[in-house]
Amino acid sequence: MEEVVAERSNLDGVRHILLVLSGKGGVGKSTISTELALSLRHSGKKVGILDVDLCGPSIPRMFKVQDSDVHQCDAGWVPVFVDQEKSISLMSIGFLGPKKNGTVVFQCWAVFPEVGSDHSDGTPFIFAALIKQFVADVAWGELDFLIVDTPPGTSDEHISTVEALRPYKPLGAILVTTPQAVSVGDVRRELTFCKKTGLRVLGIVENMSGFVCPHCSECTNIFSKGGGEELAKHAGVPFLGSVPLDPQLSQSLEEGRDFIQEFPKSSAFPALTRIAQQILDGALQRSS
Ligand SMILES: Nc1ncnc2c1ncn2[C@@H]1O[C@H](COP(=O)(O)OP(=O)(O)OP(=O)(O)O)[C@@H](O)[C@H]1O
Repeated sequence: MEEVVAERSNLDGVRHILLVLSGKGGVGKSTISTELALSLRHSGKKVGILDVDLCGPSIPRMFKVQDSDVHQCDAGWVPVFVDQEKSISLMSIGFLGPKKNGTVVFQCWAVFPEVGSDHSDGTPFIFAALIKQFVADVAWGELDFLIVDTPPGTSDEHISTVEALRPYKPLGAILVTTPQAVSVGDVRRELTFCKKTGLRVLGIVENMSGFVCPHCSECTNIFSKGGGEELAKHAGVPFLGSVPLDPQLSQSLEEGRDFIQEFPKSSAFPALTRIAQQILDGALQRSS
């Protein structure tokens, strides 16, 4: 009798996949992805980040590996490791194109010729094909978590990403917002998107939520406060926490430093580590 061999995939060794989404740009998706990866590493986990922001990939810079090049092995693209222990690995469109003055001048069909150049005007087809290939072609090896940092909005890239990941049963999505109403309104659309695509909402994070004065510890709510928590309550999804505006956090990201290791007394530290703990607990529950 002919033996049936299961199709092997580069994601077979990945235990949990989660997506980080936001309705608006600049609310801190890549920040949350980065700090979540660092917190999970400090809990002894092996983590990968897949940066599918085709237009503005910022993950390489946040780990200060923006000048790294990726190469291919038999199984596909080898991700960039940020440490010798290989506990965090990254793949970003930012690594793939030719670099000019630090920015990526990127033509996707040059990197993935299989996708074809007929749709060079950026039609949905090319994004769908590119993302599918990007998800399938990275040799991640064994990972506890793969964090997928997405572009802002609920565009074709998002649908393509969710569709490409669906066979691997992602754990769910973290939705990031700032406290202002407009950003919270965008998250409402993200909630609808998750419902429509069958993606579980792991919870909402309210980022840039107040500023704690480093001198007197008083909290000023620069962009108001509590919108994310209220929305979570209203939608019946978990609220993962409020991360304050923290100059040490933005500086760490700017310099590619490990905020979780270096700034445990900083105002954003407790919220960021609590978010990671809730994700860990949720993943454990799902595994048991
Ligand atoms: N809590 C915070 N405290 C201080 N600075 C922050 C905080 N969150 C994010 N930032 C800063 O805000 C900027 C935007 O954050 P980030 O790049 O993570 O947003 P994004 O949602 O991923 O953006 P894009 O949609 O462009 O990908 C970054 O410079 C980051 O350092």
